[in-house]
Amino acid sequence: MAAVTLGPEGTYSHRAASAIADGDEIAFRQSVTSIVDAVASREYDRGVIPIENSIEGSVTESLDALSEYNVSVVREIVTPIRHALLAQGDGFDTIASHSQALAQCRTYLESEYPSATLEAVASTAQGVEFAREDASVAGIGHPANADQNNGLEVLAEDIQDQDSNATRFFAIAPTDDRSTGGGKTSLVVYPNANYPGLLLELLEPFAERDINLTRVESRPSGERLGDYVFHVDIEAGLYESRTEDALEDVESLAENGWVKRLGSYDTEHVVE
Ligand SMILES: O=C(O)C(=O)C[C@]1(C(=O)O)C=C[C@@H](O)C=C1
Repeated sequence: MAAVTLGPEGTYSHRAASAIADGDEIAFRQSVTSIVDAVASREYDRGVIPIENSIEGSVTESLDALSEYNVSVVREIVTPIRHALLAQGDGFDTIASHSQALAQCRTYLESEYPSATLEAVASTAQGVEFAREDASVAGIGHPANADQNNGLEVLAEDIQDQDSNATRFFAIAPTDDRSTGGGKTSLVVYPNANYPGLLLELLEPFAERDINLTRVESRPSGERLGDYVFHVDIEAGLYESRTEDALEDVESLAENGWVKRLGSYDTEHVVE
């Protein structure tokens, strides 16, 4: 099965993809949106994208791509994120990494390298690649990125602000592969309406059926200021009649907008 994820080789997304790829080949893209696009157009059977981090919160590009494109979510992978600082030596003045990784290490960077220039690049592995090419740059990424005789040293390990740092990834697939089985379901709801109590009304159908919400996130719809798309994760499968009943209620509340059932799945914890 052909899979695509955020590159170059050595990103955390690549590690999460390898954990579920069964040895299949993994291709790389430079942005989450292009991964979702490639899966929506069936160029690849599977994609792996970061969704949410325990320190920094949502990967907003991923949420927006899930509401814009038609794909399904078939697996959820949660993995610990332990960042290292990698460079050719200590003669660097710039630290390059993914914006999420820079933010996850904010306290360490402010205390150890207050005058370094922080440069947000497409991925952690991209920052490490820049460090390999240029002694004035250090990268933040997984320590294994220094393991390939590539002239990089691990200058510090475990530099994330919290030891419990973890990121949740989704494995996405074309819509035909959407599953109704699994303990969790992800939904995207665009009510295209705005009145007092709207969000309360949208969530009540779940509460009434004893369905636990594990996450609600609002993102701007892009249509007009103050207009939102809601990303809702529930602890129930689409195969359950209580989920079907709740979604019928939500769909009638969102009759001027739309409801996307991204799919049901189980959570896998990849410990490394
Ligand atoms: O840059 C990478 O290595 C990624 O896979 C992206 C990403 C993210 O977007 O959150 C994944 C895990 C970490 O939280 C840091 C960066």
